[in-house]
Amino acid sequence: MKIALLGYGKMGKTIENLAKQRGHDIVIKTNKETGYDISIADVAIDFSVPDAAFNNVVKCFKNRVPVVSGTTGWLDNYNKAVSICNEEQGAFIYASNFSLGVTIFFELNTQLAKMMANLKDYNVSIEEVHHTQKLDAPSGTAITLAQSIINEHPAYQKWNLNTETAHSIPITAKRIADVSGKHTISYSSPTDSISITHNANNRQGFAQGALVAAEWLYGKTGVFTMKDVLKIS
Ligand SMILES: NC(=O)c1ccc[n+]([C@@H]2O[C@H](COP(=O)([O-])OP(=O)(O)OC[C@H]3O[C@@H](n4cnc5c(N)ncnc54)[C@H](O)[C@@H]3O)[C@@H](O)[C@H]2O)c1
Ligand SMILES: O=C(O)C1=N[C@H](C(=O)O)CCC1
Repeated sequence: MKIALLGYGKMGKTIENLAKQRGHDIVIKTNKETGYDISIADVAIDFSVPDAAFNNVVKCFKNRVPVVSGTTGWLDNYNKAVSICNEEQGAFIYASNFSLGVTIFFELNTQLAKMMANLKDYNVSIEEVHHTQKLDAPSGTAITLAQSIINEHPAYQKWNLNTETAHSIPITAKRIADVSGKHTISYSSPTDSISITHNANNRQGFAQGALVAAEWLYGKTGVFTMKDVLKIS
């Protein structure tokens, strides 16, 4: 496939290397909103910055270029992007975390929240740890995890960053040099605790998942998730 990399930072470069190994051509790599013709690409992969992602994906929809976006911190505009994608008959996959392991971890989190829903002695909390260059907090992954718990567990209605309030899931965000991404969900009672953790050893897993998604999306129309790509029901 001819791939456009919208965002050529840490992730763009990791995806470039892996894409070439998988036999793809990189026809655009950019750190800007303008100055290229997106229509020459078969598929676009956006790992840019929160302020740029919406415009980047909309440009792809309007040019009928399927687009995979992993940029976090712009989800206030996600529903608007979905509407434009559907109007323009575009193709779109967004994931706060493209790692195949995290896609499974998201399912474990949902199942665990269901099992804990009636156990009133346990309080849930989320911790995320990332490298010090990360622009957004909490991570997109932590927000996805929190939202799934809120959907399944009647005791929780919202999440809070670094503070504890009633009916809220406390998320702690830590920034430590060179950490690719670590997420832990803990349920603690006065007598014991249960935790599940996903740790990204490097950025390869995010790049692999984004490329698997891009390969799957090519030739399709519509809005999909990684559950569709990996056939998780
Ligand atoms: N979903 C996932 O699996 C996943 C994994 C890793 C990172 N991320 C997210 O992806 C994003 C990028 O991460 P990164 O580590 O590569 O960051 P980075 O800062 O290394 O790279 C982002 C790049 O985007 C460029 N950019 C700025 N404006 C742009 C525009 N208008 N169009 C295109 N590019 C533009 C910047 O110059 C920079 O080079 C972040 O939001 C991060 O949270 C998601
Ligand atoms: O490095 C980052 O930035 C990451 N961002 C995503 C998030 O916010 O959840 C995924 C993990 C890496």
